[in-house]
Amino acid sequence: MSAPARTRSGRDDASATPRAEAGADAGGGTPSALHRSADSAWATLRRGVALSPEFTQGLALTVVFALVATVGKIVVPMAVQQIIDNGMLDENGADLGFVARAVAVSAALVLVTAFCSYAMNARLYKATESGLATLRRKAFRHVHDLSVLTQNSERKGALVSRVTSDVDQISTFMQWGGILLIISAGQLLIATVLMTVYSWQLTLLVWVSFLPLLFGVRWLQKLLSKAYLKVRERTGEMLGVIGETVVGAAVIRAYGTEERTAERVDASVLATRGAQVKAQRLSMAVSPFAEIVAAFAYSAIIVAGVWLGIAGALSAGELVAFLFLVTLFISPMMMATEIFNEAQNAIAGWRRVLGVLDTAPDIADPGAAGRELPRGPVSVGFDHVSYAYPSGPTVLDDIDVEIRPGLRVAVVGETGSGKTTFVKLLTRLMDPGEGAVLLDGVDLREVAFSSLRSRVVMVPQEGFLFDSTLGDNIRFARPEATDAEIDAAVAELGLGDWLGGLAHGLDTPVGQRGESLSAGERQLVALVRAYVADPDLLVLDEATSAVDPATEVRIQRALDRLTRGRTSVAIAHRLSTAEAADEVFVFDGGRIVQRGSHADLVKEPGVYADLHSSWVRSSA
Ligand SMILES: Nc1ncnc2c1ncn2[C@@H]1O[C@H](COP(=O)(O)OP(=O)(O)OP(=O)(O)O)[C@@H](O)[C@H]1O
Repeated sequence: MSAPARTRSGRDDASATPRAEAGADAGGGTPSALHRSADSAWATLRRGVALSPEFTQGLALTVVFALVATVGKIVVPMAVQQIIDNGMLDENGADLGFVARAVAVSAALVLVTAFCSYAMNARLYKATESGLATLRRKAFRHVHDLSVLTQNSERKGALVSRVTSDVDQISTFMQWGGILLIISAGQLLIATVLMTVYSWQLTLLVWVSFLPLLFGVRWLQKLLSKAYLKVRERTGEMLGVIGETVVGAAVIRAYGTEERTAERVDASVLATRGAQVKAQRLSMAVSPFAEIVAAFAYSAIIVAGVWLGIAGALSAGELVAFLFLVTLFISPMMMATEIFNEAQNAIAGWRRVLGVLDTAPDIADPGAAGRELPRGPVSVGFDHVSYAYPSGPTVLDDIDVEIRPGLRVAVVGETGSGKTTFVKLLTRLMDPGEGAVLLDGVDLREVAFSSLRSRVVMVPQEGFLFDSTLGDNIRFARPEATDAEIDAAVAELGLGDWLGGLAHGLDTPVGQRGESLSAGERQLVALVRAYVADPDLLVLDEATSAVDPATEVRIQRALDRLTRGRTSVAIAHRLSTAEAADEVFVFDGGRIVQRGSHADLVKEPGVYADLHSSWVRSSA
């Protein structure tokens, strides 16, 4: 029977893992908030398999095919023995009819074996891929359910790798390792039984000769596993360095550090090459080592077999068949250690995927019990709200404010004063440690997500644009919006001249992350998108990037129309936004230290007056 067609070299698992390592190695040092599964290997395997029922669906029939295919392997040695002893060397002379019949029966059995082998592989791949797809979907959805805080605690690459390369690690084992374990055990057993039927003395010799091979290969595998761990680390470092270099290309060019950067990349590439060469060299040693041991064992068996033959204890056919069976005996021996390694890899992969699934989302949708808020102008309340990031100091301290429906509020303050934290709590990206955030008097924690997301829209500083057209990006807020509706929204925001000036209008491709557009244009798209979503509460984190005066005017006009008739809270970085607001909240050290209209605040000495004078200075 042929083993499932999958490469089993160390290179395979080494190339699957660097993506995981790359994510884990690159970037800063925030500790992960994701759960670490501490289950035993067996419990992990059981839970992992149970997560995707497809793995075990129809497994019984697959095992039957596998066993038939395995038993079929003894057809050829037995046929050879029968043909030599009863067809060629029969005491009544050669019996060609017997040979023909034996060949025909063997051919038929080999065909059945081949079919079973094919059926086993096909079923195994289908079951495995279906199981892995389910696992990926479950893990991916769960990643989306996790709070932004949890997601941010894990480097993005590492989080992605939990859904991609960690699942790949499982796939290698599931596609051949698990079933091969059964097949190998069966093959070892069948070969041993049949060999014993032919000659128990030679069978004993086989076991004694090959046991050292088993231990030797195990020892080599341990060395290999260390060598490939190094390869994964080096590759991870290399990907980290290269990734950073590509992302930071503009800064590298600006400071003219191309040479130094190239040296860093070269060093990591060479380190990876060194580790790969070392590991491959070791990997290449396994096979010659096994061949040498096998050659010695074969010689011993042939000498002992001939000796037994002369003594009349073994026929010529039995000796030849025995040698075939020895080949059948060696392959499971060689594979046992590899299967063991793959099982370890799969368990490590499952642990990481289970770690994601075991992490409970700390911002939970109240679901069916959640309250639906009726549409219309909304009031906002912060009822003695305090907040501290995990294992950090208090960053919002007893915030107690009311925002009337339809009011435009500008939030201002020095960097680090708590403005972003305030709006994150307002949009329920996080829940307060103390107190409650209220919408129309209802605690946000009691509002159904569907209602919350339709009533509250947040426009971040850099609204993410997908690599598609302008129209598709605007429609992201409401997929059913027609081109005519989008055109109308653009016109209502006073942006018709801008859209009209684009050669392809709504069909303009925006490029990756919207990089084919200018920073100002990206902001305009984000504003139209928010307008199309038509929220009752608009939360804005004003972009800080400088734009040309014409775009500035457009943004201001669009903002004015977008916020008209809605409650809005904007983190203001521009004087004009603060001036246009009905009320300004001034943050300092996690507290609201001043509030009132721009006209009033600018007159009283304090944080706002200082901020105002610095705005005036910078725009002068
Ligand atoms: N994810 C986080 N984990 C830990 N501490 C955080 C996190 N985000 C913000 N902080 C801390 O909370 C405090 C308030 O940060 P916040 O982002 O709310 O300030 P901000 O006023 O919006 O600043 P900026 O104007 O620079 O955006 C800061 O001291 C900051 O270091």
